[in-house]
Amino acid sequence: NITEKAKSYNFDEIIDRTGTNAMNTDGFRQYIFNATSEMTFPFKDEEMIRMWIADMDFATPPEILDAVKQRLDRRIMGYSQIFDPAYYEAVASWMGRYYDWSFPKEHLETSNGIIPALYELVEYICQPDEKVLILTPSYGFFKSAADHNQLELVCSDMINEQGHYTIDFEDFEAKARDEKVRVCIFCNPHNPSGRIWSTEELKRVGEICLSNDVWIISDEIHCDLLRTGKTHTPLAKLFPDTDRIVTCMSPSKTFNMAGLMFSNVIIANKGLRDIWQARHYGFKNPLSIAATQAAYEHGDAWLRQLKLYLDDNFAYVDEYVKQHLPLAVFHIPDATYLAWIDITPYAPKDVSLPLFFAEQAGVLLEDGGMFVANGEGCIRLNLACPRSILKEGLSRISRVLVKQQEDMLSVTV
Ligand SMILES: Cc1ncc(COP(=O)(O)O)c(C/N=C2\CONC2=O)c1O
Repeated sequence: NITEKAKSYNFDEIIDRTGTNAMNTDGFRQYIFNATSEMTFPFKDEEMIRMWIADMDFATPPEILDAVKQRLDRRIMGYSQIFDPAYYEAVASWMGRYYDWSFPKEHLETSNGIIPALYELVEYICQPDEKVLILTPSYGFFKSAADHNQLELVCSDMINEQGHYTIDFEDFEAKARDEKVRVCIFCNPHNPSGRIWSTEELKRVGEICLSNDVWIISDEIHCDLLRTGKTHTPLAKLFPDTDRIVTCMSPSKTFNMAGLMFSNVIIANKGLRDIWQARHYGFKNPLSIAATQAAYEHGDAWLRQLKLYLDDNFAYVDEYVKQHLPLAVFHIPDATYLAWIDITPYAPKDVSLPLFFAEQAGVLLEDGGMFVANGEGCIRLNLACPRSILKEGLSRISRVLVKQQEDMLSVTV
């Protein structure tokens, strides 16, 4: 419509993030390579194509930035919590419009991010001798949530059939039957595969866990970032009669505001909610409250255009990989802005792929080794960037992989 067209957003804009304390530009040495700032590469930092950490190189929507500015204009940044009912109303409206899902206001808690929420929830749910179940490959912080609480991690490897990931339900159920397994951290949609779980798969996960007295933390942070035409079903929506599912959602991934450290944690179980309220540090950043509420109240138009831009980025990657890396395995994922590509036929053996691409191609990316297990030979590319950057990144990646393959063939001839 006219309003939306007048508000067309510029996803092609290249925005300088240097000097902003961004992990994306300044944190990669420690996070990817466990190295100090002295670690050097043939490429300058500003020459690196950054496709690693999952935040976007797009400007946070102006509607959100305006809300933060309006809060700043009130000029006092004192201790804050959520008192205004408009916050819950904004969240509830979003969940109703996008997921036809609702939950009582008293179930809604907030956290300074989903990672800290995972650490806390695992601690509050599990006894010291109990275990945490996850599907692998997995977002690394699911493992950290167990490690942080000195709890045993149990991994159920997903089945990978030519890049199509499914849950090995026989294995998953066998592990859920372990009486010491107390919680499953479930990723819905899944990082890094980008799978949206079908209703049938969601029901099986829920039934297996709930029938074996296993709580579920359903991490749904990627749920707004769907390919056009795809839909998301909150796990808890399928199990209205249980209070053993905790849902974690946030606009931080959707609207590129992870730095504002604010997420929603929907805790149906009164006992767990009481522990959370007693133990969780309750004060909130007033700018984060304003931004998050604005995201849910005014983010629709930007999100619609972002999804179309990401659709096009994924289409470009799909075509490029087919043409330049025909032996790689890649499928456009149902959700997320992350491309998970099996490059086994091209990849150098027995080397760190992130180090290989950083040194040889000047590309920062993450590989299967950073996703706990079951990700061998895969790399993950963040596609939430201007297309010009994406094109340069893919060109550099394919150039070094094709050369790598030629070198391997010349040695074997
Ligand atoms: C499944 C999942 N849960 C939680 C988080 C982080 O939540 P926060 O604490 O920011 O609210 C991420 C971010 N994923 C990232 C961040 O960088 N690389 C990734 O794959 C994620 O993918």
